[in-house]
Amino acid sequence: MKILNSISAWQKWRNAIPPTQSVGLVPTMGALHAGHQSLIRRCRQENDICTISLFVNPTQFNDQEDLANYPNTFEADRKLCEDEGVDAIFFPDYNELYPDDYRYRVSESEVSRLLCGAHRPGHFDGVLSVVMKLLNLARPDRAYFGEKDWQQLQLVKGMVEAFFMPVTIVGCPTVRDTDQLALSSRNFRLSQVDRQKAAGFPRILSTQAPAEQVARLLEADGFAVDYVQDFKGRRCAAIHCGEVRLIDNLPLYEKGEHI
Ligand SMILES: Nc1ncnc2c1ncn2[C@@H]1O[C@H](COP(=O)(O)OP(=O)(O)OP(=O)(O)O)[C@@H](O)[C@H]1O
Ligand SMILES: CC(C)(CO)[C@@H](O)C(=O)[O-]
Ligand code: BAL
Repeated sequence: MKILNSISAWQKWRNAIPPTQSVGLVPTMGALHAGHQSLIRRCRQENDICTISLFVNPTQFNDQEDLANYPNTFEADRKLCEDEGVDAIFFPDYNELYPDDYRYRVSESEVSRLLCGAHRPGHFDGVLSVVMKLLNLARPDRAYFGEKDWQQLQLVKGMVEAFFMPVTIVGCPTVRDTDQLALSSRNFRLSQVDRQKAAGFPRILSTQAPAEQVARLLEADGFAVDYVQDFKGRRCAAIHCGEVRLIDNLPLYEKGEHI
């Protein structure tokens, strides 16, 4: 497995792959868990070459404390990738990936302003900009994203369509813990007490009731609610559990009931 931490090393490696070989990319911010592992496995199955990027992208963090506290587990990440048969890890640094210091950016003017976008100004400009860069550098046939970040998945699909980018975006189901909490790198930051309490989030979110009522139920359980909203066939929500912001979404029936 190659670990490539400069763009020139990455491009040299990428250019040596013959066009007959299909390439998959799993973009991540590291601190890998079984959710990422499921994306890697799908990528491994569907492509000749499986690549992953590990980059904590500062431009998508509206909250500097959140960025400073983002977990960094490079050694464990490297081992997980090796065990899963990843061919190459792309591990760039900010100055190389942003030679323009973010003067140029990708912006979406509707969906990016809703839900998480309403609470994290500029977040999706940062996400779309870095995903555009990573796709341009990795030139994958397929790129893999989790449904846990439903709004992100819709926006990335929209960008690829809008800019005629030659890549298929593959959405992968949310992997959950035994108590149904969606796995997330930020879960590592929950205290033991808050981790137990967090199980109430998916449980209450699956209540068959209007979104406003579900928001009130979450508040009654002690969560600070950013939003609970139905969007593109999903019930989406973001809450704060102690210091940690958590997101989740579930499919809706047409009548607004959960499957
Ligand atoms: N539980 C999960 N199931 C499926 N995919 C996931 C899961 N968690 C994250 N992913 C996907 O992995 C990719 C990389 O996500 P990222 O590195 O931000 O991890 P994360 O766990 O979502 O971290 P965060 O705490 O920042 O939300 C994204 O496409 C994301 O949707
Ligand atoms: C897609 C992504 C890697 C871009 O930084 C990030 O938003 C994530 O990990 O979901
Ligand atoms: N997985 C979403 C990345 C973020 O919260 O910034």
